[in-house]
Amino acid sequence: ASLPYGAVPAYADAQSNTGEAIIHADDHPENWLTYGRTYTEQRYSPLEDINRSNVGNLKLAWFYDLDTNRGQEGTPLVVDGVMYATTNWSKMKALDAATGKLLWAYDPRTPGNIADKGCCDTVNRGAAYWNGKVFFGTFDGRLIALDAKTGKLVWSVNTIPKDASLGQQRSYTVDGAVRIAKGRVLIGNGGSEFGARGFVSAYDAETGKLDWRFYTVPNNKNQPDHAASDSALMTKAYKTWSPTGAWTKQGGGGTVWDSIVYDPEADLVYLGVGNGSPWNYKYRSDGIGDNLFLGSIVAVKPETGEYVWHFQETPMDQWDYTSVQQIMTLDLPINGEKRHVIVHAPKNGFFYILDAKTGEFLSGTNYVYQNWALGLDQKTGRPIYNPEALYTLNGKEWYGIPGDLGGHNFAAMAYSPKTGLVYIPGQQVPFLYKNQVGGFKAHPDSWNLGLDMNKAGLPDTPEARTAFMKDLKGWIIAWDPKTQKAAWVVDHKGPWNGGILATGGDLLFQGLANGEFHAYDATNGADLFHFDAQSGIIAPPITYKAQGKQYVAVEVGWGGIYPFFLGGLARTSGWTVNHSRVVAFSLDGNAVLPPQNDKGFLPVKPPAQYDTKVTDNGYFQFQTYCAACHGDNAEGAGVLPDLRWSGAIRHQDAFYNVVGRGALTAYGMDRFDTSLKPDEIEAIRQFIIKRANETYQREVDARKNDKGIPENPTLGITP
Ligand SMILES: O=C(O)c1cc(C(=O)O)c2c(n1)C(=O)C(=O)c1cc(C(=O)O)[nH]c1-2
Ligand SMILES: [Ca+2]
Repeated sequence: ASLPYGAVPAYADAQSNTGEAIIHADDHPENWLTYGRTYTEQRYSPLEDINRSNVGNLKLAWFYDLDTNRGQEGTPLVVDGVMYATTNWSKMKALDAATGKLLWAYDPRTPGNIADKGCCDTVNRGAAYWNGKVFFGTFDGRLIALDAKTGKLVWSVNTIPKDASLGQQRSYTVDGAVRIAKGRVLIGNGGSEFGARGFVSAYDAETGKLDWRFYTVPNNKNQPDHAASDSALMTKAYKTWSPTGAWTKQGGGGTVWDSIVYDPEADLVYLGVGNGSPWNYKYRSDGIGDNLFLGSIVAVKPETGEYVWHFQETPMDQWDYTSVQQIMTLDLPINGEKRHVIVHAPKNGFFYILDAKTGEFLSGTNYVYQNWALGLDQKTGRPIYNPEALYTLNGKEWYGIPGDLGGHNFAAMAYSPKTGLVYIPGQQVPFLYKNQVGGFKAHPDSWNLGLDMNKAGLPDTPEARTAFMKDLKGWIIAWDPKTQKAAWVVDHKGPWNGGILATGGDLLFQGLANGEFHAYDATNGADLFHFDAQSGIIAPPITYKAQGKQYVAVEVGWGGIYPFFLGGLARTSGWTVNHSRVVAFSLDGNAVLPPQNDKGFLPVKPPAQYDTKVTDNGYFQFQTYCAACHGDNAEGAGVLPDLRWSGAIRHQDAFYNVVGRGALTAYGMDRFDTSLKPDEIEAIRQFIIKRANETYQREVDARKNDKGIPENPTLGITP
């Protein structure tokens, strides 16, 4: 809009003064300028044209089919009518937010053979916008700046220094949303399941020059890295690690793969720090020390990366209990006084309230059932361990709840200032933890947890599977931070549902693992609207206005670690195919999805013979190298090919071409001849044929419902 000469705009222009515009986001409710909409990461939009009284009439306004049928976890941004959505394989699409028409696309050509360098699908959670440029990370570790109008490359840097990888010992991938504060692009990475030493880097948004870097775990020789973290690591962190132990090679972990939050009120950047590498605390650190800053929130200064405070939620991590989950700030009355606090629901199952400026622990209560701690010390917030849960120290198996996927994972929670409730996409997915037999041994190109990967899988018996399935749960937990109690919950069919959006229309929006997109009443959870999106949804919705009209949009696309690793059991959530798209809703939409014609991976009768002498070794190799993507015990969940029905298992040469020689690297299947011998690859093939025979009839039977979805994967298992 044109202003009379000399007039001052009522709000900062989003395209030329993005920092101020984000701080005053409520002056721009039509936009969604940063990952959590505002720097508070509350994912609350004041827009209310769509509200409880009319949401029942919500209609599909447009859809845009994506060119990657894998997990979609992105939060699109909307800046003055343009939507910037990142997708799987680190691609960027700029769409007209009113029509879904593609304005431009950018493909950074991430190489396919790196999919197995990250734990959890080649996802991307989103971009950042700053003064006319959009920024995002790529799975192979680049940070890319594009001109937001044209999609032309402005600059690109490799955020992973060569020496961080220590030869091939460690692995780094980037899938988290980048953030921007005070002209600096902040980016982390993942890799702790393989071997990694976590760090966050800050780049100048204009030039791409590195401003500072903060490592989250010590240098293995306690030497300076010439990084912002040097003093905190050398004076505080190093002494909480054993000077020997596998961390000195594997890196110790602590990857910041999701949450990096700037808080303008405290003028601090909060880093959510991940799990230990390897997971096994005994092998990692000789069973000694708290291992700072694993499982912590660390606060640093935005200009320099200088350490300010930390709070460790999970000392002695051995459960993959990352603290990377979304860090939200809000103002809360505590003992009659208004406090600016961080509220946090990390994987470990406790809901923490911390003073944002100092990190002081104010309170903490479990938001889901958990069995690893007897509670928190109410003064310090330190967990009081259940000795049975310390499996690396006591040498026993541990059936942990939460398991490695946490009571809450990357799916974003939301807060409504109108209800005062935090809405957590909570879940329960147990995990069986047991030490790796014979001490720690690292395998290149595979997860290196220091755990028994055979035990991490489930036996194929009806008892084991039925019991485990009973423990799979998912909810919206409407959490009252004032009382530290759930006000109410919405029960879902299973875990791994999408993030949540709260709006001024007293609504919550959430996509579910079963492929439905829902609107709920934010005051009581009543289900007010649902739409069949034809694929599981794991991403969080956003809302915005374009040409004066309110839209709600979400990326659709089943994937991420839950279906990858749990395989067949993840199908109990109700969907088995991935059809990835962006969908947008409005009150007067009239778009219609084409009828669904894909039924997922249908069983094909396998070869009848296999060599039982090698199938046990094949199981071990499969669980070590293949299961994390193709599913526990060789049962797929509908995203990547289900190997039991693959043509490639029918011939030794064909299988070797794919697994050994990399015939499908362009599609994300790396070659494994550097880590597996030909007879090991053949053992894997024999094992898959065995599993195909064992499960063929049951899969045929399981598809006899109208959607062709195996609702009960135990159907037909004979004890
Ligand atoms: O330790 C790590 O470095 C790391 C990285 C990532 C990632 O980069 O996505 C995940 C995890 N851990 C993790 O523990 C986890 O549960 C997880 C789920 C997902 C996902 O996108 O589905 N990523 C990750
Ligand atoms: Ca992890």
